[in-house]
Amino acid sequence: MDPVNVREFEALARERLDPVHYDYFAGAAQDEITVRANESAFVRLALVPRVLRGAAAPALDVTLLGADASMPIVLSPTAFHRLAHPDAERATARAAAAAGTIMIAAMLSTVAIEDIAAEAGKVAADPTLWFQLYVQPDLGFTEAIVRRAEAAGCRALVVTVDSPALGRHERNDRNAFHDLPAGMRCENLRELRGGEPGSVRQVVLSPEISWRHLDRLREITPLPIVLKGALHPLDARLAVERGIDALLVSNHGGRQLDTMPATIDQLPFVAEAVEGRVPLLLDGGVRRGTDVVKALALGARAVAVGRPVLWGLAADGEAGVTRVLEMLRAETAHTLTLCGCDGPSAVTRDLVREVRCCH
Ligand SMILES: Cc1cc2nc3c(=O)[nH]c(=O)nc-3n(C[C@H](O)[C@H](O)[C@H](O)COP(=O)(O)O)c2cc1C
Ligand SMILES: CC(C)CC(=O)C(=O)O
Repeated sequence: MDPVNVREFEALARERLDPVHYDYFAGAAQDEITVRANESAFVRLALVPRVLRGAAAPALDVTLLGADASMPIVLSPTAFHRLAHPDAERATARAAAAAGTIMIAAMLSTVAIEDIAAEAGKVAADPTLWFQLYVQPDLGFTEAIVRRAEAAGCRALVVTVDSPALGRHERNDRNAFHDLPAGMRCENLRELRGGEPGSVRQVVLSPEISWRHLDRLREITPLPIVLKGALHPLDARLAVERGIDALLVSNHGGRQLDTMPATIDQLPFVAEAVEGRVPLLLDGGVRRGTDVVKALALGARAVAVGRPVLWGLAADGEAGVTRVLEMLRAETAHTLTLCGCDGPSAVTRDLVREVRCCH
């Protein structure tokens, strides 16, 4: 049966995936409270539409850090796409570029960033790729990978800052899944010193990474910097003061510190702290066009999706990712129409209200 929504894509992906790899993609930290909260928090928010506005059919395009995206939905960085499909990040890149939206390529991809960029370039004249970075204490490597991302044409660095240690995933412990299968590599890590080239075990998630490293990145690259995973309003404010260009409000899909708040619940606090000085993106639990519109109402310029892309990829490679992105696009346009909005910028705070119990 053909999936008609993102959740049905997950069910199909689950049938197709090795159960150990399904657990890696679906799983989250410890009791998995945050990953569930990300989705259920959207349910607690109701949309209160405006009527009789005579709005035009919605145009979905947005500008993010100078790049045009055809919709306010971009691709969160996720590692190891080859576990989902042999075409791996090549398929994801083609689907994102064809959809006219931004792919945030993960540093821990199983296809090298140069090859991801080349693939995107085959289907769109001017595709936008951003590069996600885990700052490594090996500063020589960190600088070298930034140069590779620049040379490949990436237009922003997305620096993940919610990972001073690896989240504890009990599903992976139970399945003894701690490394990529033979024959799969993190293709961006071949130059990282200190272990088998390309092995994910070489990555250091270090509590010693600090604002000083961000200042250093700012010195070595002209690329805009997006901070991914700062949820505390004081950190959001510090980020703006340090010249960060945008924030991706994220709890890593519940995979790092369990019991962090749902991102949609935290978004208003971050928005209040930054006072519109930098654009905000949000990821975590976005599964419907209604979720997209709620995030826009609460202060996001755009959302990003992680697992939905992996479900599409696992279900049907490039075509699956395309279907997932087009479903979310169509649902978002439909929701905007039903709310009386002619585009993302027409969505206002008053369209969302918290309800006491679930619908
Ligand atoms: C399988 C998987 C791998 C991920 N890998 C990365 C990564 O390498 N770097 C990163 O910053 N975030 C990573 N994330 C987090 C995503 O970027 C994103 O924050 C999260 O998936 C959003 O939630 P959603 O899956 O509910 O859409 C990963 C998430 C998943 C599910
Ligand atoms: C290997 C991990 C560090 C990749 C990641 O960020 C994740 O699985 O959430």
